[in-house]
Amino acid sequence: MSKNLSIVNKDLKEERDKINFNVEEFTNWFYGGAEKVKEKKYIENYFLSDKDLNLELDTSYLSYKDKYEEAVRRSIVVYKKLYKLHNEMGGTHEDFVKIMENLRFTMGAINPEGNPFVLHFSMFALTIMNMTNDEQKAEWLPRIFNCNILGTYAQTELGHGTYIQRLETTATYDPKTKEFTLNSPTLTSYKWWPGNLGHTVDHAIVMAQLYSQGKCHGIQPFIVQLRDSETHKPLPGIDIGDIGNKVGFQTVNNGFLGFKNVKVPYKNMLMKNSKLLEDGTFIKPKNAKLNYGTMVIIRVHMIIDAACRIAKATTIALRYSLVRRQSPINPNEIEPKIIEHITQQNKIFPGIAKAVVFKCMADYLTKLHLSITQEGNTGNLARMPELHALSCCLKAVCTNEDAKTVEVCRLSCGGHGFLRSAGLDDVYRNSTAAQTYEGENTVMLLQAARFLIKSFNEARNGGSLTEGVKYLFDFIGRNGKREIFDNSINGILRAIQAAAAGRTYIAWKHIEDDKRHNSIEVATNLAGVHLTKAAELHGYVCLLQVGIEEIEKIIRNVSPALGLVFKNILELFAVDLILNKIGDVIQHVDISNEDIEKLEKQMETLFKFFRTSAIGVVDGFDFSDPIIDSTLGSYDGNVYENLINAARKSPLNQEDVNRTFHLYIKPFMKSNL
Ligand SMILES: CC/C=C\C/C=C\C/C=C\C/C=C\C/C=C\C/C=C\CCCCC(=O)SCCNC(=O)CCNC(=O)[C@H](O)C(C)(C)COP(=O)(O)OP(=O)(O)OC[C@H]1O[C@@H](n2cnc3c(N)ncnc32)[C@H](O)[C@@H]1OP(=O)(O)O
Ligand SMILES: Cc1cc2nc3c(=O)[nH]c(=O)nc-3n(C[C@H](O)[C@H](O)[C@H](O)COP(=O)(O)OP(=O)(O)OC[C@H]3O[C@@H](n4cnc5c(N)ncnc54)[C@H](O)[C@@H]3O)c2cc1C
Repeated sequence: MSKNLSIVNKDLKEERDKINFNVEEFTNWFYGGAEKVKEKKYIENYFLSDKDLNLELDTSYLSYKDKYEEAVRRSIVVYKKLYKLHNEMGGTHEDFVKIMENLRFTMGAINPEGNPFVLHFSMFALTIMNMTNDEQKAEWLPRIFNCNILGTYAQTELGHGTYIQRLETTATYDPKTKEFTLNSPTLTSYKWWPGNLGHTVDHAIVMAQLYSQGKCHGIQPFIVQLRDSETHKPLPGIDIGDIGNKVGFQTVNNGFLGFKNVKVPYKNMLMKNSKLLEDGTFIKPKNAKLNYGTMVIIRVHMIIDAACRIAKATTIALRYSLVRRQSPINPNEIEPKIIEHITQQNKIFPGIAKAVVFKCMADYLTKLHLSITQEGNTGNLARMPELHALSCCLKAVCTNEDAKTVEVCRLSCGGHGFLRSAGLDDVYRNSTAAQTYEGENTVMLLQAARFLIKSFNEARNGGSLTEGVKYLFDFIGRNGKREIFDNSINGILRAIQAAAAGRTYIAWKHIEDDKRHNSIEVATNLAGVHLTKAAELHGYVCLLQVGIEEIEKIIRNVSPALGLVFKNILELFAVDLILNKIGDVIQHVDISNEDIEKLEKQMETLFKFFRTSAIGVVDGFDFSDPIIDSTLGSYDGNVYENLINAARKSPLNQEDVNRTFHLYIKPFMKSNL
């Protein structure tokens, strides 16, 4: 997609003239190569240039119902084009995934408040791809790919989202009729939240407690038709609708769903993992948690989403900070660009570094997921718990950081940041939603902490540890002595590792002490705050460790000028991290006041260097104007023109006197009270 052709603001142009590395080279890294960037630009342009989308219409001013209807209309325009492009590209599965990946942000520009089909193209399709036997794949996948049926993933209920073992929807098998009967025995058993469920889809993967031969066999996935294929009316026994207005995701069409004696054929239980014989005999899977597989995949995907949201928010905040002038630093000088205020750099530069490090982590975790899935396909499930713990931990740490950083970016834009046209509100709403969906973040951290405590016990007993937690051995080996701090990047990593291990030890000790008077479960609950802190620190260890490894590789493969920028980014991430976690570090590391002052000075030096590269890096994220969709963050930096133009489009400004004046205001003013 070409940049905006209007004249670039002179302050922004002056900044770009000073960039001392090749921005395109950075972009090629961010998207995985020049070919991928070309593909991305082509796909973006292919969709966004379509006049039928009517992107001129600002949907934020529409009613709830109109927003949904427009989102459905636009999505259909997109998906029709998607299939056309897919055929043109050759029609392979890889082509499809390629388009889907590139569509992720394009779709955000088309439907800023969410996509009413996202669950069909993610959790629904992925569950059918990964949890079915061959016959089921043959039956369902063509219909899903052709969109002859549309589906969602219905797991969460009114009463339970986190503790899925206690979901209440029942699926009772009758070997005589070879059918399951689905029921929602209580109000709290109603499905609640599934995206696209309210009025869009006609099928769902329903997670329900399987009853057979008089026994409950735990939650299992079923594919269930909800609406008639012709009329779209709910089928008999199905009570379904939209859950109403939310903080965000307004056009995702999250829904509710109740069942009353709904019959589902035998072949509709997904049978790759657990199996039910036709006579009703249940055969356990190798690992009961295999049914949680789709959640793991999405958690892995959520890291790159967090990186991209931060990249988008920092692009807006930085471009604005390079054209906005306010408050002279020296009283007699002209007002500087607000980026010259060091506090502004402190708000934005670490965020840019996070986007880069999270992207490194997303690449690492995607590869790890692939390799562990391949092992799983050969029957080796040994590394599933490690992947589960890591994906939970990073999903939580990255989306928490994401929401925090996006909010700081909004604040860094002052009053204008509060305008919808600044483009930060939808990013923030999506960030904060991600803190809850696919596992509430505290709960995710506690899952990771379980793995840490297990590993800590293993380390104490001289057992073996997976690579990512080997630092626990160092802590145990120090035998109560503190890690000595050294001010290098690896020194910072060791300090964060010592803090994570130390906090794990505190949590472990807390549990051990409490176990004397309580059950292990109660003792673990009492240690909860320490456990979440330990898991969070562990997440930062992983990010820094992977950041160091990946960025060292990158530096070896890029030009020296870009290499210096990456080195600067890595140090920014590391120093910002240790300064933010200094309380935890002090507890477990021999670090002096002078060391801390040195780190603070180092941060200032890093800011100074990054000051000239920052605009190149955010331009290198390569968000085109329609995707940035921001009056403050457009490529040309003409923020004041953009702001007034956006304000003029307010529906209230389409007439010079609003009817409320004659109806209410004037009579009120004339009434003398
Ligand atoms: C046509 C289209 C074609 C193609 C499409 C192609 C490409 C698309 C690709 C990608 C799409 C990408 C992105 C889409 C992005 C976004 C999607 C948009 C919106 C998403 C909407 C969000 C949807 C949801 O929210 S769905 C609901 C999610 N719900 C949750 O997350 C619930 C959270 N709770 C839990 O996960 C579990 O309850 C729990 C893990 C917390 C606890 O489980 P349980 O009670 O059973 O366990 P415990 O008894 O406590 O035991 C814990 C032990 O179990 C181990 N464990 C748990 N889970 C796993 C696992 N998954 N694997 C391995 N082991 C696991 C754990 O380790 C403990 O072990 P221990 O030894 O006992 O300690
Ligand atoms: C925007 C959005 C989209 C969603 N899309 C879908 C979807 O498509 N399909 C679907 O099935 N679901 C979906 N969900 C549901 C989502 O997955 C759940 O809301 C989420 O897993 C949290 O569960 P909960 O709502 O039951 O929260 P709760 O578990 O009730 O959490 C409430 C509080 O209790 C705390 N808590 C709960 N358990 C523990 C514990 N063991 N230890 C410590 N603290 C605990 C939590 O930390 C939290 O502070 C969506 C949710 C949202 C917000």
